[in-house]
Amino acid sequence: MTTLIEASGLHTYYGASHVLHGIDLRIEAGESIGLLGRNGMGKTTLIRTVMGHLAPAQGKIVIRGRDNTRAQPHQIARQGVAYVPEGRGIFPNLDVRENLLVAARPGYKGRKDWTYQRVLDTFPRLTERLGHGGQQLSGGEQQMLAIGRALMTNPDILILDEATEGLAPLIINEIWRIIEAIRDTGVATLIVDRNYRKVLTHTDRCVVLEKGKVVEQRDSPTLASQTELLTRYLGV
Ligand SMILES: Nc1ncnc2c1ncn2[C@@H]1O[C@H](COP(=O)(O)OP(=O)(O)OP(=O)(O)O)[C@@H](O)[C@H]1O
Repeated sequence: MTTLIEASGLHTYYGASHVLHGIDLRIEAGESIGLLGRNGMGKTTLIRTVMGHLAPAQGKIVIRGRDNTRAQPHQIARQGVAYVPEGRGIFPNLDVRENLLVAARPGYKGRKDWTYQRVLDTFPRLTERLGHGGQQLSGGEQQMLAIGRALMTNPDILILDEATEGLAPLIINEIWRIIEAIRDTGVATLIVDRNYRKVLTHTDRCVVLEKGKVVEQRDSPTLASQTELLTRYLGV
């Protein structure tokens, strides 16, 4: 396997508040990873550190063998790491088609797997809304558009933070179907979601954070059967 991202010994602060306490995270090409942990344990902070939105005080971030510890978010993105943050980030004044086309670019080493048509085929609901402005879409459609925009950058990994937050059950199922379809194409995924059962179902491996440290790391099917661990770390 080829290692896509290797973060080691990450320490991240917000001012004086020490949030990540020496985190190691390794993601192989094509692998699907879930990041679990109760609220405030550092999941979003870890993602934002890997993406270059927060600078770690200590530690290293290596992408495909190259040091990216001090890289800016756009430099990380150009290496095939696509991030769909909590709260989306689409252009409200552009329609669906424009939102997708404006995001289009080849991936790492010119990879062009995701055409406009292929993205639309993955999101039938967006196809029905092509001429609608971003602000006219429902929350679920906006989320789909945000994921579609990320795919238009031909990523090697898609990072999804709370992609189903606040959505209706039918739409949530549709988002999980899409995540699974993307996983099947060989794009790696890193997923944070409140529904830990869904995360365990749709990933190969899960990493559990507690107070900014990795406290467990197991194959998802194994972890799914460890109710005592899930109770201890997720309070379920
Ligand atoms: N911008 C910020 N400034 C200061 N502290 C922050 C900031 N963002 C997060 N924190 C704190 O950092 C800690 C980790 O937060 P983080 O958002 O990474 O957790 P999380 O595991 O993603 O949980 P959640 O699901 O609640 O977002 C929490 O104690 C939080 O209060």
